[in-house]
Amino acid sequence: MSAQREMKEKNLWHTPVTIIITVIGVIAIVALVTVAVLQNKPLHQKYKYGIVLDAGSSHTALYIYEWPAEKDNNTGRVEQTHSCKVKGPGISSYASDPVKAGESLSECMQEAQLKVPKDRHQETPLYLGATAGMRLLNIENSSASDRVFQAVGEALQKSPFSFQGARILSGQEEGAFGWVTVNYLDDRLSQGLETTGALDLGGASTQISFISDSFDGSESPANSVTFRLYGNDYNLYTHSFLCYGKDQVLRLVLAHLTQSGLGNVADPCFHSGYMETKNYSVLYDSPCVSDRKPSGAPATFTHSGRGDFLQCQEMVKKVFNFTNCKYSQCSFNGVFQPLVQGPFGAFSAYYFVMNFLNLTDTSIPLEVVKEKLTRYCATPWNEIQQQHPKVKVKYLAEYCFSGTYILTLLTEGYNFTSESYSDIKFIKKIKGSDAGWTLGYMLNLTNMIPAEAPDTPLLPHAGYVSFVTVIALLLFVLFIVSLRPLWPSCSKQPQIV
Ligand SMILES: Nc1ccn([C@@H]2O[C@H](COP(=O)(O)OP(=O)(O)OP(=O)(O)O)[C@@H](O)[C@H]2O)c(=O)n1
Ligand SMILES: [Ca+2]
Repeated sequence: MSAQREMKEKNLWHTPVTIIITVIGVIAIVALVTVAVLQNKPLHQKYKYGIVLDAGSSHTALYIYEWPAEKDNNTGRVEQTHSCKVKGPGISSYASDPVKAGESLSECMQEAQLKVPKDRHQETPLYLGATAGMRLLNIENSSASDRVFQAVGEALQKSPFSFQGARILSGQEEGAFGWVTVNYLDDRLSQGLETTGALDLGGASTQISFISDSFDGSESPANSVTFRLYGNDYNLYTHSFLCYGKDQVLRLVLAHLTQSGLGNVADPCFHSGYMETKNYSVLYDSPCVSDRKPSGAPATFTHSGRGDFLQCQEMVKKVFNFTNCKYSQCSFNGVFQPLVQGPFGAFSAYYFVMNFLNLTDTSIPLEVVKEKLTRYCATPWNEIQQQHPKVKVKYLAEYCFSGTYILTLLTEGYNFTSESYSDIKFIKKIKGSDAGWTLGYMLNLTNMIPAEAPDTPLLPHAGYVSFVTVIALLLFVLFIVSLRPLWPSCSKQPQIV
């Protein structure tokens, strides 16, 4: 009898209905988890590209940016994947032969064609932005600057990329986009963190941009740029000083020096033993200094070095005008500037120069930095050349001047103190992308930074899959438990002996 019952119980557990329900249950759970995994898996990554040409006063550089295709207009990272330095000078130097300006870009454009996958060429936007060199040419000779743009535009139109135009950036744009780049690369914008100020030193202009608690734009609207990025409002202070890039300031200093000693210039910003014959007309061939050309000057002058940091600093100070500030506070030349605030990233020539001089460590007290520079400037020119046989002589000759200018600009010009100097970081790249205005410019033109914070999924993909799996397993266990009445041990009747 009991054997018969056991048989029946076993049969109950093994009834076709129970087996079918169990199998369907298992299949359903496996299907649910599989769909959860596959449906929400990030799609196979496809990339989009953007190209920006930075037509600076001293040279042109091409940058290629890349970002995951399904993440544009999102917080998806845009990264620089390639850069190419155009051989030769900046496009403004081709004023007398504009076609050459276009031709000079061809090598880097060829390189870009190899770096961007062919099937993406047509949809890849290509921008050219020109800065202070073209601003100066435009002031000096606007039709010559138009001809340069015409030639450059024609050359770029021939590329397989989607050419979006070549134009001069305003100083305000140059400053603001440099700030956007630095803060975007540091994830400060998407996370609403405290921002970093941006210091950019070029050959012909220099920019300073930062957020100040005491600046709302009302005192000097011309220095104010407002943004709404990822749901946060920013009121940025920015200023670009045309003619205060390091090449133009060198002209300004030399112009001062040549006022007194015609024919012979003993320059404290160059090493002793340095001696070059230079052309007056070349020195004064810039709107930054052209009004200062001494009358009756000979064709050439001898530029010789004296290697004296303190005297060099005295000369450099002369290029700043500290009188006539009509605001509550100014940097120089009557330009409003609130007190510098927060961390700063200093890039372009700030980095080239301070890196060469081994002075990028801003935890070194400012006084010690000045002592080191004093010793460097006092080193004779032949020793400097022996120590750096591979460095371009033009760059090498100017590092004493450039270092002195940088320290003077920061402390006397922008009012960085011995304490706030350590808030500056001399940087070239952030996470593999060059610091500069180009990335910010492209992000803006491609609407890649949303004004509002994008909706983010409640759970990341891995969290979502784990959640579905756990719930599915729980349901499965519940289902098995619900079949308990059919379990052999539970369905056993009490034995009547
Ligand atoms: N290894 C290097 C490379 C460049 N430079 C100097 O750095 C300056 C150029 O800086 P850059 O930021 O490239 O200027 P541009 O963009 O060309 O100029 P601007 O922004 O004013 O248009 C030039 O004076 C150049 O001599 C340097 O001292 N050492
Ligand atoms: Ca520049």
